[in-house]
Amino acid sequence: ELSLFCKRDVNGVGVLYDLLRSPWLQALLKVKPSLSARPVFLGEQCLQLASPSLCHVEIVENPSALLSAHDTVAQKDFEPILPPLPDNIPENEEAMRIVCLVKNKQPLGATIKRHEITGDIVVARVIHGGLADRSGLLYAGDKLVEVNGVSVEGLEPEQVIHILSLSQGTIMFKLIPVSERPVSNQTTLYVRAMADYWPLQDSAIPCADAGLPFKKGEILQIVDQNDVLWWQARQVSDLSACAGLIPSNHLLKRKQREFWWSQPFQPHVCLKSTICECKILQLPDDMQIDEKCVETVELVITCTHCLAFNIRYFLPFPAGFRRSMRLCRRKSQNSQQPCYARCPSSCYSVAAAPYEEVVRYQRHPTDRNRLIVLVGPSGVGVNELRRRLIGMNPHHFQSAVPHTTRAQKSYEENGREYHYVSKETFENMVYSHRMLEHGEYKGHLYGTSVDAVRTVLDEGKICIVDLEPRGIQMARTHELKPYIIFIKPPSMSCMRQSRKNARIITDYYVNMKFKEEDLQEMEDCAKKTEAQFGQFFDQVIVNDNLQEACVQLLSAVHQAQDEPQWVPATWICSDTQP
Ligand SMILES: Nc1ncnc2c1ncn2[C@@H]1O[C@H](COP(=O)(O)OP(=O)(O)OP(=O)(O)O)[C@@H](O)[C@H]1O
Repeated sequence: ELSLFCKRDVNGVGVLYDLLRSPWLQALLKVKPSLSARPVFLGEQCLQLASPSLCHVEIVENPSALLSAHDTVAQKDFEPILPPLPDNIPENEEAMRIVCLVKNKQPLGATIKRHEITGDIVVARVIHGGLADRSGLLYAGDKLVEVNGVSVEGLEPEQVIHILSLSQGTIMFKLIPVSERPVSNQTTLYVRAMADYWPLQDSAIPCADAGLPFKKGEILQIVDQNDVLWWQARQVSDLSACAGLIPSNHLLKRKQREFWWSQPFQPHVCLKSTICECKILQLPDDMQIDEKCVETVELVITCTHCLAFNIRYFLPFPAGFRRSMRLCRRKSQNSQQPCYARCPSSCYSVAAAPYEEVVRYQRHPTDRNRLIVLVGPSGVGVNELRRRLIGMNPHHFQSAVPHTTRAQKSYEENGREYHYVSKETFENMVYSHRMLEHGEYKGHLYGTSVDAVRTVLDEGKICIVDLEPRGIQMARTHELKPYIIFIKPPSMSCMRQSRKNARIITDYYVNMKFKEEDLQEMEDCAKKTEAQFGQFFDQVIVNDNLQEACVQLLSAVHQAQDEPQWVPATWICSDTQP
């Protein structure tokens, strides 16, 4: 594990943090006093765990060693009292092993199956960190002969499970050990789940109770990938827990695809997304725009047919106008049902990997600041928060100056309102993936470039941009290492209160109060955005009280720069930079 981190040049603090929290270190620290106080016999023939709670096992191979060990141990009183070994063990049962496990509230942590060829009941897998694993006595491939004195020959796995469920106290297995124990040469891997998973709803999982449910965005520690279909993992937020089964990368991808294709009407709708021509919604003709005396504001139009296209308009409006423009278009938008209303939430992620490998990263003080990306439904207060944050310390926080192909006006300065470039230059920037977002308005192109963000970062400042969720993918690069903050609306009742006096368009144009439908739209949009892009959010801030949200934003921005965070491994491994 450590060598893995070293190779990735991960900051030592993160490694130390993980190391100190690792369950095996905690366990070692716990048993150390007992180990120094009493001898533990560890040998090929006899293995007796002195731990009062677990188990004991004798391999009936060398009776004298067995007796000697037994005598020594028998002088001590251990709790709970384990049952005596059966005395009718035939001499030829050399490879037979008897394992007693003391049942507690925890599950046994092993699964069994019927061998496809021999029909024997065998241990299918031992769950990492579970009772059986900690005992070190059960291995995948061990053949069960008896459970609590009952022969399992001819029984179905379910019947064996039934016997186990009825047993109280200790469970005694008689088994034939697997001839070759699996050698685990796995390194621990950390991944971000890019999809939700509910084992209880998965009929294919070998044992639903052993499954680990997870939600997109959660960080998982993968401890076992021996099985091509079912991996074992733990939530990084609870590393002391025993691992659970999760579908492997390959399997989860297959499941996503199957689910996607099984949705009624959905395949043709989504297939369209790869071929459809974006139908750009036009601004209402009667909108009067005075381009003077206002700062730049982005107007975002997402194609209602295909979410793959995201057109962003940059208009010389005061901040806050973005929303008004959207409201004006609402009629035409509502007439077309958006793609995400008809697609399963996994629609977007169907082509993406279900797990993203991540590592703990902490920015070095001499490194460039991480890009801060704000995402949120229209009207939630993204612009307001950004404006306030920059206003707190304009020397430290800054937006990126957009590019445009429109002509420079007399009162404008190149590089202040916009970078004025030719259409050819702009298009070259788009083709060479140097635009985070771009769009067209009244025949002119507008866009935010990576160069503009880089300029802010190179000055040692923190660059704050707000992007439509579709733009997140473009920004997620090794160079920018964006920290994505989702600005979420509070509940409807809270919004009714907090937005009582808020205006969705500035005084300059229309001063409109939030209507009930505006709030509802905000809530719906937030839900959809979270469902579709939640896996990318590093932080979620609920914007109820503006002041509090602003404080939270400031703290999140500092956390992003100064505290260890999980980031995609490709951002750190220089040889695989995207
Ligand atoms: N927590 C809040 N309490 C009260 N009013 C708020 C709060 N947050 C934002 N507002 C107000 O709501 C209005 C819309 O906010 P803002 O313009 O920042 O939204 P936005 O998310 O940028 O939306 P759009 O993208 O459509 O511009 C503004 O008048 C703003 O002052």
